[in-house]
Amino acid sequence: MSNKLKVVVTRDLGPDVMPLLLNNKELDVVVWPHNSVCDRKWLLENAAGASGILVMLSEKLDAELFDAAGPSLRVVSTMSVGYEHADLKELSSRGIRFGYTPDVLTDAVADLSIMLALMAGRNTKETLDIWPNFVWSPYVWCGPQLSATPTSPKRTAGFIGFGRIAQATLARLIPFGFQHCLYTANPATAPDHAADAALAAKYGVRELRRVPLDELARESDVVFVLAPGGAATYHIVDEKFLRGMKKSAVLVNTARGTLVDSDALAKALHEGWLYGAGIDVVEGEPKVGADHPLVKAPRCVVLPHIGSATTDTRIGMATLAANNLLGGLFGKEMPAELNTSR
Ligand SMILES: O=CC(=O)O
Repeated sequence: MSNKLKVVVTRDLGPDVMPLLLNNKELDVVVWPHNSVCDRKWLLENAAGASGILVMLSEKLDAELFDAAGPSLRVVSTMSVGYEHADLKELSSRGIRFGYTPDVLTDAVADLSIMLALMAGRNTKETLDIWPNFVWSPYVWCGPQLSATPTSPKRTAGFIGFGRIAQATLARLIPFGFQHCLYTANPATAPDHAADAALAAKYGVRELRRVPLDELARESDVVFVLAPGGAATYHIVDEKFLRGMKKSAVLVNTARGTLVDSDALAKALHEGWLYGAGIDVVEGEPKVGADHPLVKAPRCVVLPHIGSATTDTRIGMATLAANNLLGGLFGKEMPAELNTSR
């Protein structure tokens, strides 16, 4: 029997990253051989006897998988910053270390959040396909302007969740004239006014405040959904929230589809409760067909979860995921280990 440590990887991580694993003589690396979501049955069969598993967001990390791997399993590494697909209690109780990929994707997702805010307000969905049958007229396809204007100088950004990506998005909004920032945070944590004042000074905005959800809906010109998924945030953007938004506002979701009630948002866009939406994540993805209510909704730009999809960022995420796996396998520091016992 081989002394090598078996690791299972659910996607080929490409020529920049796979050598980190494949060239390691102490490892026996098994890779899902297709460019598609890893088949669950294949994963359960191949996990048997594995010391490490490297997965994507699409793989459920639960007791069934850990049982299939058996007591050899030391580390699970996900190539994602989100970890809703992982049962943290199971990982913790079994002493399995867990790595994820924060920070490396912050800028890419913040960039895309701004892109979607612009696209949603500027009728991109409707105008992209219209050429050459386009008849210009002074007020056709006019939407709200993201940047401040002489008639609308006060721009307020609302953030549902105010972590790394939200703050990087705020930094990008400052040159657009945003001087007011409202955010909501996990109700289990107490407001920290001193921290808010420090952040307001850091970003150079006049106002930065934690507010209740209804105030955020009412006051924001653009709302960015950037909180983690899971039960606590499920459909946090619901009919009530959407009815409370400004008619000229846009909603951007680059976090998780489960935070937004898709049917309510489609209804809101059809009935004009808000102006537009830019959506990178949809509940139920990747099974989102052309008939999905948001794909059919007016002024709704829907992207297939490409927030972190720049070459540099994806290589950064894959490298971090591979290094997390190696750290956990050999009992060393993992560059980004999540404390699963919190
Ligand atoms: O959604 C992307 C991620 O969690 O990395």
